Amino acid sequence: MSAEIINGKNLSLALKEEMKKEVDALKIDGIHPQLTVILVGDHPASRSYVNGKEKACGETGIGSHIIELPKTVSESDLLKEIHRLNDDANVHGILVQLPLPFHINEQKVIETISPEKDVDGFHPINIGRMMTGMDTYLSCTPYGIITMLRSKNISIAGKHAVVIGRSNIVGKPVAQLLINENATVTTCHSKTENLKQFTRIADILVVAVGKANIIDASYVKEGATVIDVGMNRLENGKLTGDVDFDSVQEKASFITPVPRGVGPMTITMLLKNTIKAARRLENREG
Ligand SMILES: Nc1nc(=O)c2c([nH]1)NC[C@@H]1CN(c3ccc(C(=O)N[C@@H](CCC(=O)O)C(=O)O)cc3)C=[N+]21
Repeated sequence: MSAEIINGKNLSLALKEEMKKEVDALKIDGIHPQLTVILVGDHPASRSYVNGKEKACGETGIGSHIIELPKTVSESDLLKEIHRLNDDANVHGILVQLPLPFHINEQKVIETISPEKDVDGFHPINIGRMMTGMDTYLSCTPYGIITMLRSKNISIAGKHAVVIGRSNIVGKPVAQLLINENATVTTCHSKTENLKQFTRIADILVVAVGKANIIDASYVKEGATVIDVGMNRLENGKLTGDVDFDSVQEKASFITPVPRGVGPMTITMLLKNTIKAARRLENREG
């Protein structure tokens, strides 16, 4: 058997086409969705992700603005900039690209962004809203993963989902969203003993570890759905995931590739959240 590939790039193209129409309709009503991204320093990977976000905004007609600050910027100057954007009625979504330099407290930065403009879904208020099943901005990577599963009608309710990774931006929120979808969820992490005993019984396996190719077919149940959140840059410059694609593809029913898997979906869900923010802030949500 060879697994069906869930191509996040193609799914993103389809979703962006729909969003473009939505944005055009909003513009007729005088609403111009606008995302502002703050980039601190000039780390090449961060810059390339930010460029990807800007390009995607352009494709859907969403306005985007990048504010570049030097890596030496003080925490208080960064917080001031965020307050200014919180108060700017033309800005609907604010994203501060992570990671930040060590002298800046990331949690403080996240908590300074108005929850109403927090299109990353990282603010504790929005995390709490997600945990209680309220309407909110869902974190983009977890939201993208659920959207990929839905696009293939993969059943989640009643299934055993195993998440490897417990970060605040991927592992924990994806586990919560899967619970919201009525899955039975196990979260594994670097301290988990005998990882395989869990992964081998997973109907849905989400891998967010950050080590190239560590999950091979021996970790995977026959017919499982495998979602690879890894983004590992190899020495030859190629991007690869946490999953050994070739061996796992032989055993799984569905698999996401890297690149062209979860990554593009993360950006696409950011656009969705920005449109939602524009509607909300302009009071046009039903
Ligand atoms: N506040 C904040 N929000 C984020 O959402 C955020 C962040 N900080 N910091 C960094 C991570 C990483 N991230 C990615 C988005 C798209 C791709 C993506 O499109 N990847 C392409 C390949 C890109 C390439 O070749 O470099 C793919 O997988 O096909 C990857 C990674 C968002 N992040």
